[in-house]
Amino acid sequence: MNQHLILKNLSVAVGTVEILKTVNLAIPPNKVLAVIGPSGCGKTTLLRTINRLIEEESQAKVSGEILFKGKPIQQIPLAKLRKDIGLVFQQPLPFPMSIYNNLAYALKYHGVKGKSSLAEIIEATLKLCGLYEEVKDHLTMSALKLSGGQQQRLCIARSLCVEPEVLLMDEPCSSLDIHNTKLIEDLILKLSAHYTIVIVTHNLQQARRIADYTAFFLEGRLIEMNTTKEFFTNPQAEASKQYLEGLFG
Ligand SMILES: Nc1ncnc2c1ncn2[C@@H]1O[C@H](COP(=O)(O)OP(=O)(O)OP(=O)(O)O)[C@@H](O)[C@H]1O
Repeated sequence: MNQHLILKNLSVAVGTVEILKTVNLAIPPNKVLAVIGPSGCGKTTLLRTINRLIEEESQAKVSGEILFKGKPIQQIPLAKLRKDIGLVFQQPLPFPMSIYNNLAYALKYHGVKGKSSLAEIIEATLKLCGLYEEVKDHLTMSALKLSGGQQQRLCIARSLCVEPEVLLMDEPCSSLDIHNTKLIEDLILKLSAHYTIVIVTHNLQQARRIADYTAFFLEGRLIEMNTTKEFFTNPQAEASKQYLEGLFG
C-alpha cells in the first residue's frame, strides 16, 4: 500500500524528558488511524512532531525520520507542510474574527487559487462540515459567538478549506457533548474517503466506532498497531490486553 506518512525510528525529547522512543509507524492513506494510550504516553507530541510544531520548543530534540509521500518533512517548506497536514486541536480555537473570515484568512494565507471564488470554496467547505445551514445567515458574526461544537466544526472547516491531504486531530471531541461528538464522528467517517486522518482519543468506544486502524502507545513507545477490529478483539501485546481490560490508564 502506498503509505502517506512513514515514521522511522522517531524519537523525541524535550530537555531531559524522553517523550517518544524509536517509533516506527506507517500511516495508511484515506483511512482513519486512532492513536490511543494512557495520559502522558506521547500522543499529542506525536501529532506535534508530524507537523513540526514540537521544533518550536527550544529544548526539543527530534531524531529519526518522518517521510511525507516519500520526502523527509524537513525538506518541505513549513507553510506547505502545515497546509498539507492540518492540525485540529483539543479546544476549538477559532480566530477572533467573523465566521467567513476564519476560512478566508486561511485561504489567503496559503494562497489557495482555484477555479472557484473564495466565497464558493467557503460555502462548499461549510457544507461539507455540516455547518452551512446553521451559519449561512450569520457569516459576518464573530466565530467566538458560536457554540463549542460549532466552533470545532469551523476549525475543521478552516483546516479543510486549504485542501490538505492529512488531518491530525487531537481529541477533537473532548470538550463536546454527545450530540456534537456524533456530528464530528460522522464528519470524520465522511472525510476518510478523501483524507488521511490521525485522531488522538481517550475514548476507546470512539476509536472502535470510527477508526480503521488503532495504534496503542505506552510510555512513548508504540506497543502495537493493527486494524481496529483486530486490535480490540485480538490484541497481541500483554500491555494492550491489560489496557483494554482497564487494568491501567
Ligand atoms: N514541552 C514539553 N516539555 C517537557 N515535557 C513535555 C513537553 N511536552 C510534553 N511533555 C511530557 O511528555 C509526556 C507526553 O506528553 P503528551 O502531551 O504528548 O502525552 P499525551 O499522551 O498526549 O497525554 P494526554 O493524554 O494527557 O493528553 C508527558 O509526560 C508530558 O509531561
